[in-house]
Amino acid sequence: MKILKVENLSISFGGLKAVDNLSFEVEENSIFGLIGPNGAGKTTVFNCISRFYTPDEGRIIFSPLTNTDDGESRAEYNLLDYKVHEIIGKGLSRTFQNVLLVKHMTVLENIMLGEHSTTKGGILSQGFNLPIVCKEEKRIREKAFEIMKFLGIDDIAYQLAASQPYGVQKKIELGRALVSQPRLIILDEPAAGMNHTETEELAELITKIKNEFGITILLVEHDMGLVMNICEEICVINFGKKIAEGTPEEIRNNPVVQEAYLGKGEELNA
Ligand SMILES: Nc1ncnc2c1ncn2[C@@H]1O[C@H](COP(=O)(O)OP(=O)(O)OP(=O)(O)O)[C@@H](O)[C@H]1O
Repeated sequence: MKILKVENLSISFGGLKAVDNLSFEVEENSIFGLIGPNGAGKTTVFNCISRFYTPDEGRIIFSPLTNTDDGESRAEYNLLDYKVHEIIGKGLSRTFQNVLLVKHMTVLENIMLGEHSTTKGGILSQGFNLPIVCKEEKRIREKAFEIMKFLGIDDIAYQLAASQPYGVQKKIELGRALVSQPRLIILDEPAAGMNHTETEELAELITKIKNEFGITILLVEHDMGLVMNICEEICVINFGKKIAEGTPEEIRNNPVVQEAYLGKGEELNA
């Protein structure tokens, strides 16, 4: 079952076609990698999926399982029909290339922020602290603690996010993406700025998120060791176009992919 279908996506900035008629499909409960040399268009694709950008052409179909009164059913959303703040409520969350935390808030508060955009209480009920808000707040707090425990950062819940080392701040950002209980998480260069040991720990964590929460992962990453190690399927783009798709082994041995990386003076094999 495909949880995400990107169909004939194109977007230009001025005269530059950053993404050019790109299509790929992501299998549910898998780790899918989108790779390509510098400036290939990867972040632009992510920004279209998470609706920071509106593409000129194409469709993005998201088909998550959703909870209903009768159990679970499968929804189908054309993401282009929704605004950026509506996307989380549909079961899709993301992290960013650069850590974006509210530095003067605690670790707990930062993680809880990830769920506040989907809360049920409106502005008036929040202002008056109505019971629905208190109940909702308690639920989010409990969920945040569960996530922090999973990430091994529950012992620093009440410390300021700003005072944490970089690797921990990355985990807090991951926690914020997890707390809304998404079906799909898109991770934009999660290993950027990490050392080898931190990257290995991250690889384990991402695989654990998939296995324990049943969440599908879509990953953009420069660290080829991480990509080849954890992704089941990889799509390679260059100049906004797909140049290859396959398993890590197929991608590693693909001469077109090797040439694209060498042409930009980058390393494919880690
Ligand atoms: N908002 C924008 N306005 C103008 N040009 C943009 C914008 N966003 C991206 N671009 C251009 O589109 C192209 C693709 O950029 P993008 O950041 O998506 O590449 P990338 O594959 O993520 O690169 P990197 O690996 O270096 O992060 C680049 O040439 C970039 O300069």
